[in-house]
Amino acid sequence: MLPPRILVTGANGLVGQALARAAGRWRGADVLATGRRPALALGGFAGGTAALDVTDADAVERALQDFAPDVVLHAAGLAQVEACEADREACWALNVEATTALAAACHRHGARLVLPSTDFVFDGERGPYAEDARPAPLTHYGRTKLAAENALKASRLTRWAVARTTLVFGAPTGPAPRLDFVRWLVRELGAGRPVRVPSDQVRTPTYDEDFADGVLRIVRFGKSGTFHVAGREVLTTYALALRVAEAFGLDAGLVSPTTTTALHPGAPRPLKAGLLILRAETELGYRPRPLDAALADLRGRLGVPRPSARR
Ligand SMILES: NC(=O)C1=CN([C@@H]2O[C@H](COP(=O)(O)OP(=O)(O)OC[C@H]3O[C@@H](n4cnc5c(N)ncnc54)[C@H](OP(=O)(O)O)[C@@H]3O)[C@@H](O)[C@H]2O)C=CC1
Ligand SMILES: Cc1cn([C@H]2C[C@H](O)[C@@H](COP(=O)(O)OP(=O)(O)O[C@H]3O[C@@H](C)C(=O)[C@@H](O)[C@H]3O)O2)c(=O)[nH]c1=O
Repeated sequence: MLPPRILVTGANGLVGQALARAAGRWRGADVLATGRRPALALGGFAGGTAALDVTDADAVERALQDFAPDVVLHAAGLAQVEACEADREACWALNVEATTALAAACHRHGARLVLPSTDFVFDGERGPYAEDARPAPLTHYGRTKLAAENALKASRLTRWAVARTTLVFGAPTGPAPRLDFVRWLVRELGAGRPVRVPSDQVRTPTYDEDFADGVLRIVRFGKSGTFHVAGREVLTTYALALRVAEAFGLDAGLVSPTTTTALHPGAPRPLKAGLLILRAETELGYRPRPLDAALADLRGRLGVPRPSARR
């Protein structure tokens, strides 16, 4: 396809930054990265930036009118599970209502819409999951993401995609809203602090750059529907913590196993979750890098020397 005009929402966040950077590398593409906080700190991004509150329907309409995107990558959302439980209305307004309105606006303006979603739409009884598994979210966060997916399906848009992912880690720049698991762990272990990590949560951790590559493949191939775009390795968060400690030369002895219930008394997590990526591999040629390669790449982005180089 011809290089498109791509508008990214939520481009200050972990996922939105990765999408904006990857879109910006598409030769000839015109990219507008928007965020609620106007000060976009997108290191190495050459496209345009603007403030856009996605809950402001007039502002969304103006943005689509003025920029006339071919594609909207909608990464604005509330992704903190406990915060969604604490303020259910705000979470619904952002994750569901704003997405529903954006889908209608994309239909009016002829834009394709891609929505990142999550394995938290599943109950974690029998993951990792394929795209056709039956959703049964355990949390308000999961319910809002499922409702947003359904809003796309029920909209008049014909060109839409849901890209489900899980446990994304990466190296966003600027004041990112929250630390992802890997960066949190690197910070804690780096400071010599002991951590407790659930050994009963199964995931397919996803490198931010790989997720962005998968999403842009959906766009390039003009695909619609639901795709699982995640890492390929299935492991517990505890096992992941040990791999992170090794990759960063940190003290794995500081990591001790705990249960999800002990760590998250207020909001359950799906236990046997994670996502199967066969559809993305076969239809998109998606090839996420092996976990250790992703962690090594992340180490480079964070400017942390190789463990062997420090001995
Ligand atoms: N991180 C993960 O592991 C996964 C994430 N996802 C999905 O990806 C999406 C992004 O998540 P992630 O990047 O991790 O979350 P972050 O919290 O890192 O980023 C979310 C972004 O949304 C922005 N935002 C919040 N409210 C508005 C608004 N009214 N208008 C415009 N922007 C707004 C925030 O802006 P500001 O910074 O300016 O406050 C923030 O930068 C979510 O929909 C989430 O469900 C799915 C699966 C896994
Ligand atoms: C803060 C903290 C986190 N953790 C672990 C638990 C958890 O598995 C992992 C990440 O914790 P979080 O609360 O950030 O993430 P969590 O909400 O569990 O993870 C999810 O994020 C949302 C957005 C999704 O959609 C999911 O796919 C998934 O990636 O870190 C600890 O083990 N100890 C801690 O003290």
